[in-house]
Amino acid sequence: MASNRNLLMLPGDGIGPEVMNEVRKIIAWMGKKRAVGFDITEDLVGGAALDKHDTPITDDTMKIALEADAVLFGSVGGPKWDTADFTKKPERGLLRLRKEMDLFANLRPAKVFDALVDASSLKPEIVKGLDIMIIRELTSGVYFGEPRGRHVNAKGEVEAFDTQRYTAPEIQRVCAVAFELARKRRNKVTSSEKANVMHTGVLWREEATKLHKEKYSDVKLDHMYADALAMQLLRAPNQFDVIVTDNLFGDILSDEASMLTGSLGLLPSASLGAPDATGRRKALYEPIHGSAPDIAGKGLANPIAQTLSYAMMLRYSFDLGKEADLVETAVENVLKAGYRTGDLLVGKTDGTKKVGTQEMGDAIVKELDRLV
Ligand SMILES: NC(=O)c1ccc[n+]([C@@H]2O[C@H](COP(=O)([O-])OP(=O)(O)OC[C@H]3O[C@@H](n4cnc5c(N)ncnc54)[C@H](O)[C@@H]3O)[C@@H](O)[C@H]2O)c1
Ligand SMILES: CC(C)[C@H](C(=O)O)[C@@H](O)C(=O)O
Ligand SMILES: [Mg+2]
Repeated sequence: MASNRNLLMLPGDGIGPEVMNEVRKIIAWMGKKRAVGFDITEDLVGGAALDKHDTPITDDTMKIALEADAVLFGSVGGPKWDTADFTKKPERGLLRLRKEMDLFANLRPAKVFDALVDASSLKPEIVKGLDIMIIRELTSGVYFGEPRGRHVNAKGEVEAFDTQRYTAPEIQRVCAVAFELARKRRNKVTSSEKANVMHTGVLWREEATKLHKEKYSDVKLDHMYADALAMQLLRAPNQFDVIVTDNLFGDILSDEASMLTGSLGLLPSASLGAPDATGRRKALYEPIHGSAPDIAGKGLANPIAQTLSYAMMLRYSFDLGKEADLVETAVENVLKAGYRTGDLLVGKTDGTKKVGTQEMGDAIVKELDRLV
């Protein structure tokens, strides 16, 4: 269907193409039943691009990504490319997209569906009703700081080094996203770093505090060291609303948060740039999980994280909140009805129905049909 919504779809490697196929079914449904169409370009990224083009992302693909209204990304990487030259690793394709699209704000919501309280690694009374938003800085910090590399040092030892680096504006712009979002939620931001041991942590705390005082004093702001936050996430996760943190801590804390919800296979994300003069932001949507080589090709992957990433795209890039709600409700209802991919078959499983990737995708589409 012709539309003015340009979407670049990058399924990637491992389970990426498998879970993306389930989203295609929902896209087709949206076109037919809600007249929501996209002009879709599909391309290679990660190991798939490396195999064909000897690079994890080509300049041509980058150009399409920079011009697209949104990028829907699957996952990259896998053992086949573990020994690839560092600059050509599949993951570099994703990092280049984030950096060149300037997607500095990575929104990683973690919600516990009522139907899944027993699938969590924690006791139901600790996770019930959980709804937190981790905002991860995505284009700076130790992922991109210079110098980095390896050499033989003066003692003749092999030495590797990365640099954690942040500028004040980089910290302020991601904290501003956190404060803005908190105002639409429960009005609380927890900023996390290690100001007790890192210069970047000290600057992070200063800038978050300064911005809060200047523009967001109506929002409650706390500071918590990242190690303590990792502990508090397991002890009493419901104390949090919005968490804002750096690139590396955000990566780790969001994987940890996924287990509060039951599975890494459930968590979506939105990576957003700054709005331009017309209010349009560059954006990429992807699950927080990877290519899951241990289950790839077996039809076992949970397509929910990819599906909810698509829902975030509808909401944040296309202002289609009603359609996003529909997709989220359909997911919630199939879980309520007992559908479970293997990753969710923990805790109490009576009354549940074990399904594969495609059956889960079909169940979501069927539920969408029932809802409208
Ligand atoms: N955004 C990305 O593309 C991304 C994110 C994380 C890891 N990776 C890459 O993926 C590869 C594998 O990394 P890893 O094993 O550390 O992390 P992973 O997220 O791929 O898998 C971790 C565990 O979670 C399970 N899992 C993940 N997604 C699932 C889903 N949708 N349904 C059911 N189970 C799921 C896997 O089976 C595995 O046991 C590496 O090359 C890594 O760099 C890519
Ligand atoms: C694949 C890798 C580059 C990526 C990261 O470390 O950011 C992943 O773990 C993620 O969480 O998106
Ligand atoms: Mg990660």
